[in-house]
Amino acid sequence: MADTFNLQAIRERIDALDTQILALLNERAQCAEQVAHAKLAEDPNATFYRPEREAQILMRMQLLNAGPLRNEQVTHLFREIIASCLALEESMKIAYLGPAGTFTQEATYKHFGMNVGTLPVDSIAQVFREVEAGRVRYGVVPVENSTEGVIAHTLDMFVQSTLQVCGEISLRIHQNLMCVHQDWQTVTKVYAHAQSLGQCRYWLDKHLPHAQRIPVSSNAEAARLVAADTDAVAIGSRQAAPIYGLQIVQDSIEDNPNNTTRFLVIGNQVVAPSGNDRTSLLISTRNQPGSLYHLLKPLAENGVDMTRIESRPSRTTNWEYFFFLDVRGHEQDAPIRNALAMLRANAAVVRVLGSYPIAIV
Ligand SMILES: O=C(O)C(=O)C[C@]1(C(=O)O)C=C[C@@H](O)C=C1
Repeated sequence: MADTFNLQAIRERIDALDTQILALLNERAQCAEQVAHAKLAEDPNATFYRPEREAQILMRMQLLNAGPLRNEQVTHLFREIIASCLALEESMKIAYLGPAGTFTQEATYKHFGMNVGTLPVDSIAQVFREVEAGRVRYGVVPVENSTEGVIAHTLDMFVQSTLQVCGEISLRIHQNLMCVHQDWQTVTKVYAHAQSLGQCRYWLDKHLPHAQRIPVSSNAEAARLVAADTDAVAIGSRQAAPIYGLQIVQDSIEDNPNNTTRFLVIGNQVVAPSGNDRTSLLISTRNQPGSLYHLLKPLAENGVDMTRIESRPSRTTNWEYFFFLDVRGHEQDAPIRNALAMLRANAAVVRVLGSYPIAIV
């Protein structure tokens, strides 16, 4: 018992464990190098990043985890380990909706690890273009927020693009109020992206009712403007404050404590089933009575669980719509295969945007 709380003895135990962990990590890294050789032997154009395998590893670790580390911490640690192993197979570069300090950057690092190479670009369209042109293999774009709803621009991009959805990232969004000084109650302007202003609507009504709310292209842009304006505050991610020399004067000001944004990983890759997947579909119906019914009937008849439906105007013909659907399961699962065959008989366009592992938090 005396030994249990002996600092020196515990540290010696930690040193011994670290020695083992280090040896095991390097053994794992050697396995990853072997995996790379095995993949190349099978196919010289093999893809090294395998979202389905990563999801399976993370799910298995969560099931095995007996604590005291929380599942979220275990997942974070293993994501970093996998990312470091993947870096031995291939050096990756990910385009994301920048600039530095956006929530999309945070989502990118959460999913691909803190050391991944990144290319911040200034629009969702540009993320698509960078991946399409092959300048990066993958891109990360926001697609929906639990408070503010869909990011229509991302959905619209899929109408012209042939890129696939390879993965999703779910990020808890904490909004912070930041400025150059502490007197935030007296400012007359609040800069932020429209989504963030919307997510903090009631907080702003209560605490800064007279300040003008000014939507800008990103929260990072808001922080950049506020760095040169003592009469303004910005809303944004914790990471943005030090980048732009601001102080966080209020944290977690989002109205909904479960405020979460979902991001998509886009690329050219068709992802194999992980066992816990989602499939995103783009469907355009013929403009006729009952078209929405014909769209939903095949899903219901095959027991396919639809988790989301969004409609967007087609932009070519008035009152014609594209529907974006998310369903549970993988394109290769029989119920989805059957539903797709029925849909294709009726709809003008049916495209599978991708099947990918459901985000692991
Ligand atoms: O299993 C693989 O295919 C690997 O490349 C190994 C590994 C890992 O470190 O576990 C690395 C990257 C992949 O995205 C998935 C898993």
